[in-house]
Amino acid sequence: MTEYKTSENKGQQGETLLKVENLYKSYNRNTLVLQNVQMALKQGEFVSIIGPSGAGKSTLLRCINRMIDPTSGSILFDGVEMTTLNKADLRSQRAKIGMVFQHYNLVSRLSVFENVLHGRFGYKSTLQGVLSLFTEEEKKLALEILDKLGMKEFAYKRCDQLSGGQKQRVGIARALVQQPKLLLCDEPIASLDPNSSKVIMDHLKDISETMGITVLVNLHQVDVALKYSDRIIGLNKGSIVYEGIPENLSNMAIRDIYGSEIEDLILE
Ligand SMILES: Nc1ncnc2c1ncn2[C@@H]1O[C@H](COP(=O)(O)OP(=O)(O)OP(=O)(O)O)[C@@H](O)[C@H]1O
Repeated sequence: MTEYKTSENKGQQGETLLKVENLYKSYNRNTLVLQNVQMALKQGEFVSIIGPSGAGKSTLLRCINRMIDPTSGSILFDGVEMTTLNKADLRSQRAKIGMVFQHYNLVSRLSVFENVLHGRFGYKSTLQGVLSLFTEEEKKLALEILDKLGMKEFAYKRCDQLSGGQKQRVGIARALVQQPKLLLCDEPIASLDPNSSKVIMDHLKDISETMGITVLVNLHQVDVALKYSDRIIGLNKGSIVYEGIPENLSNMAIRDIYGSEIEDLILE
């Protein structure tokens, strides 16, 4: 495992947490889904990735925690090169990266509380995991996080009795109980109505601002990216074609990002 961290550059607000360089991904030999992606995220930053369907947004997010293996390139996260980690080191490094999914990925028949505690699995031995052995501190942490997200009163409800917005708050709580440094959110509001979407985006913004956790969100909605992001990254056919603050995202830049799909965007 390659270690780059020093005592000086770790744990300080605003330091680089993630650095992606020369990242390429192809699922088959003919097509490159990501091409020469370069990006860096600071601690506590809120960054959105926008782009048309098929641009490679999900692939990029999933390469960062190696749910998908990149074809080549470097992903330096919290001082550690992710691309060359063995299974055990990858597991402990992944514990520091929470993931939030469009379809929540909860176990429907289990309670909210149990689903949230599943976020601790990355810190457990297989046996502890199988037996669902959680400490009192872990249970307290889970309840505190549910409280922060306005979900404490639902702790003992089964997840299949919740609305979409409530399920997504459970998904966020499960990611937060990992005590992550980075949250990867793959279309977290794509299945939600506007009111629930606002609740979720407000929570994600609050998490970056008050907990200092870096948040990287894939979004379809440009207006949402403009409202919440410190920085926006625009992806088109696997390449970054825009990177900058929301104020600088011109109509021309939006055309570069969405290309021939611009009409769909305006109609939305
Ligand atoms: N497992 C896979 N095997 C082969 N091709 C894949 C696989 N996953 C994604 N792709 C292809 O990679 C390209 C990028 O897909 P990806 O899901 O990363 O894009 P996206 O920008 O997230 O799209 P969307 O907004 O529709 O979710 C698409 O052409 C897709 O068909």
